[in-house]
Amino acid sequence: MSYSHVERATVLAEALPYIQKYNGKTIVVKYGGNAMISQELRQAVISDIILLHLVGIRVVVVHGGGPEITDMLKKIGKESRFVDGLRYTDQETMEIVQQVLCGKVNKDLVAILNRQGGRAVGLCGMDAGLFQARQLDKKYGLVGEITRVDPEVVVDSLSNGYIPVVSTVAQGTDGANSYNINADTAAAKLAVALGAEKLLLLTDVRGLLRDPKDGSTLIPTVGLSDVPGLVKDGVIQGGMIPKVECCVEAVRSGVHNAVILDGRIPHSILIELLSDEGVGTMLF
Ligand SMILES: Nc1ncnc2c1ncn2[C@@H]1O[C@H](COP(=O)(O)OP(=O)(O)O)[C@@H](O)[C@H]1O
Ligand SMILES: CC(=O)N[C@@H](CCC(=O)OP(=O)(O)O)C(=O)O
Repeated sequence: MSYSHVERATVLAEALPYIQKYNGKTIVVKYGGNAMISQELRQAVISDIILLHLVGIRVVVVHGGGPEITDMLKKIGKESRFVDGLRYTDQETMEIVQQVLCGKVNKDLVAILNRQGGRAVGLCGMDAGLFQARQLDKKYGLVGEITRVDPEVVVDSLSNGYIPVVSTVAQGTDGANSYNINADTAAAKLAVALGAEKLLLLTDVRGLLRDPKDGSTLIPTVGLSDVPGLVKDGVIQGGMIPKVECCVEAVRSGVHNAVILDGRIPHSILIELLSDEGVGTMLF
């Protein structure tokens, strides 16, 4: 598909009011799943993040890495087990989670951002008490429930012109040193603590679908009061339940809106933030 000069200029001009709207505001991007594994999509996400940073948006990246943890566990002969969508985390699994999230995935993202001209700094939830947690429930092992967020290290990084890239291993405040936290949950908590304008959750579906098997049934906007009915009707189910719950909690606690976005669409972040066209499902 080729575009005329006028069409290209129109798209660029369309971005101006959005750049003005979000300039100086904080946007938290949760990045995980398929969009992180494919090299091409990763490239598009990274360049979007750098562009947002360069136009004066305070962008914070919170990353997942579930598939990478599962792969590493497989390499040491350990099968992954999920309870209510959360990884059952024994001591050995916790060590792998920490190595993969704080070591491999975090540093790879920082390196790619910096190679493309960004100024990224990698943090984990244990740095400067960013995420503090206690055991959520024995049935999940070393999965944490965040009890406190101290966002100062993230705020300082933003103020110094860095792009903070955060992995979701939390500091334990009870028996354990560290806890495994679901990345959507951690991103929502951080968005609230930062007083973020928006929370973007990148995933591997178009957004919330009326029929999960039919990508053309996207629900573009959902008000908080619509959520109980959508759960009751079985529209919000499976992996979408915790995701929507995170968005609801974030919006209830002051984040203006949360968007579940398709990370498989190249540049979905830019389309969502800087154009008249919304993609994904916005909860407000
Ligand atoms: N109504 C729905 N619309 C879209 N996806 C749904 C819906 N209900 C359940 N799902 C499931 O939720 C999944 C997304 O949640 P999850 O796998 O936890 O995402 P991620 O790994 O990106 O955090 C989708 O891949 C889909 O299988
Ligand atoms: C408790 C729990 O389940 N933690 C997740 C943390 C990573 C994550 O959430 O990654 P994605 O966003 O890519 O799924 C896990 O161990 O897989």
